[in-house]
Amino acid sequence: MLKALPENIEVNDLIQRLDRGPAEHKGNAGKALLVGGDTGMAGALLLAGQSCLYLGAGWTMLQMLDHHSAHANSNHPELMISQASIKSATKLQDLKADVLGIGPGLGQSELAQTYLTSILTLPNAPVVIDADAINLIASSENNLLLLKIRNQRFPHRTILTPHPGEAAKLLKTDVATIQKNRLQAINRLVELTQSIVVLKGQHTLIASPDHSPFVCQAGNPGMATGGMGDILTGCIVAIAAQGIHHHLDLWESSCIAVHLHALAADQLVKKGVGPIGLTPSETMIEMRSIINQQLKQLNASH
Ligand SMILES: NC(=O)C1=CN([C@@H]2O[C@H](COP(=O)(O)OP(=O)(O)OC[C@H]3O[C@@H](n4cnc5c(N)ncnc54)[C@H](O)[C@@H]3O)[C@@H](O)[C@H]2O)[C@@H](O)CC1
Ligand SMILES: Nc1ncnc2c1ncn2[C@@H]1O[C@H](COP(=O)(O)OP(=O)(O)O)[C@@H](O)[C@H]1O
Repeated sequence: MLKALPENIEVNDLIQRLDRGPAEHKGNAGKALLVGGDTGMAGALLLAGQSCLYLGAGWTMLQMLDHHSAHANSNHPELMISQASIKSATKLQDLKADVLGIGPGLGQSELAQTYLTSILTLPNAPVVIDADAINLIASSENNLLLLKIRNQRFPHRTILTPHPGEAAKLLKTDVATIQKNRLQAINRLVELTQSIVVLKGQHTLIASPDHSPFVCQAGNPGMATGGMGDILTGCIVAIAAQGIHHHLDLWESSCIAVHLHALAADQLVKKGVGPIGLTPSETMIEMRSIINQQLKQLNASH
């Protein structure tokens, strides 16, 4: 039977682990690296980066493929943005990122492929794979093999977040088939990739080789706008980065992020911000409010 995403109380138990001790420093909140943002899609990487920042990562570094946009962002000078290059792609290990995310606006260029290969072969660190990085895996048996090898060597440390279009490409089928039986689709995606998988869309599903599928009942059609998935990627990366020192694994971090993302959109709709015109930028700020309110309430009740 399909389980609901851990009820509020269980997600709250997980969120509580993010509570900060008085002497914590940015090292405890983790170093995040996000890669993407090719020409015309720099915004996707910026949204993922901002979400990562608002959800609490200690450092958020972006490697941007579009060289016109690869510079400090005056609205968010906290983001450490550098230009993506073959040289940087092959030296990613030097950055010592705690968690990596690849895909938002990545495109499918040779440089994009070099980054994907580099990230898939990086030891240890949790990795979130989204958007065009999923498309690159769907179109190459070799990438799929690298993903499986990574999962054999470092189990539970890779997550894929396909929307139904990307899921259809991975499973070599069409969107209608995915949507007709989403449960079967996520089970096949887990089997194919041996990864944690978040199958997005109405009633997002999350499953892994060790967890049967959970369904997220929250969320609404106000979320059907470009960039909404990019902020989920940034949120998973941020929570997983904090999770390194706060005892949350990638599965737990993903459950928190999926829940917060959908709940934030629902709360905004209740306030009249959406469904029409709800933006990812507003949603990430609401996600930040929810996480801080929940921590405050949990602390008050102890
Ligand atoms: N601000 C930006 O720069 C943005 C850039 N983006 C980037 O644009 C690239 C292309 O990604 P897109 O996802 O926009 O386009 P795609 O062409 O990859 O996927 C869109 C298609 O997937 C299917 N689909 C998606 N969600 C569905 C759902 N819930 N139910 C049923 N079918 C669904 C539909 O067939 C839809 O037409 C990616 O690299 C992405 O990161 C997007 O993230 C949007 C924002
Ligand atoms: N009708 C809906 N009900 C619930 N959630 C939705 C709905 N439409 C979209 N979403 C959510 O919004 C997000 C959209 O992600 P995605 O399609 O990857 O966007 P993008 O690539 O533009 O950033 C996903 O988390 C998805 O679950």
